[in-house]
Amino acid sequence: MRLRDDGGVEFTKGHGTGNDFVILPDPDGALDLTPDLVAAICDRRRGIGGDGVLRVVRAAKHPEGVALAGEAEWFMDYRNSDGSLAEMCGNGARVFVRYLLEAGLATPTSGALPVATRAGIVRARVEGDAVAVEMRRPRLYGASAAALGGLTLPGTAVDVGNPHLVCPVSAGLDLAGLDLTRAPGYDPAVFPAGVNVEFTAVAEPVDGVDAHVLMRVYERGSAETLSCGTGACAVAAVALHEAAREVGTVAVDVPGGRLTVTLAEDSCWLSGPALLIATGTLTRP
Ligand SMILES: N[C@@H](CCC[C@H](N)C(=O)O)C(=O)O
Repeated sequence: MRLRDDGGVEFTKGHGTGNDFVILPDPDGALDLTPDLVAAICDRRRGIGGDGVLRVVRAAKHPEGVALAGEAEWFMDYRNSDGSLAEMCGNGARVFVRYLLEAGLATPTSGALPVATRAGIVRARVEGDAVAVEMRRPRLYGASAAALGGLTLPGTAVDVGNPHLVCPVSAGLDLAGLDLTRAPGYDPAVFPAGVNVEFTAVAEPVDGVDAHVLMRVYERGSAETLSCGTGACAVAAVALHEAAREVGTVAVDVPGGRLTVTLAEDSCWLSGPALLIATGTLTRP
């Protein structure tokens, strides 16, 4: 961890389609990143503000990364804004890779750059402002439902390394009008560790993709966000499944922009803009 003499902590702020993160370089895993500290950093009034924290640690120096140190130099230690841990963050991984490259901690290669996460290794490619990451293929594992403002919305449970519930909003309901200021209810028997809930609507066809979906999300540990990469992958998998397809490309429009998801037989590529916007020193965490 880089500390100033007065104990300040260097940070970088970045986002992927409006899903924003505070990036903390901590190569040797020296920072005691407690849930309270994460929540204070992510506080949008008293802290820097963010949907989550990305701690940049050498895989060899993190207890959850050390087993992957032979495959990737860096471990993405992702935390939600309430301080909780999550297994995976798709937009976070894209922003993490942008940071590694801009900080000179990794060099652009013609191949894909591996990053260790709690959900295993992801591989990234950079294409201008966009960063694409290859993650595990989402696994649809059953029906469930979300409760929202007196409504029950049926959905599909999807494992993308972290848990998701994808709920299409039926005709007559307005996606933009859903009140996501409060957490949707869910079945804890299906999601014992909580769940990220995506609400979706079919959008006008666009060229070059097999489906086009609108999505809003209420994230476990971070409330409503402008985008969720793993959520977009879950939504794409459900959209293709409903079209009786196993593979294909889906454009997922979130409040923060557009993500593109390509499902192949044994992989899932998530692509979209990933940008760094500021650096600074946190002096009073
Ligand atoms: N925004 C992320 C997902 C972050 C983790 C999620 N809130 C969870 O607790 O599983 C993404 O882009 O995937």
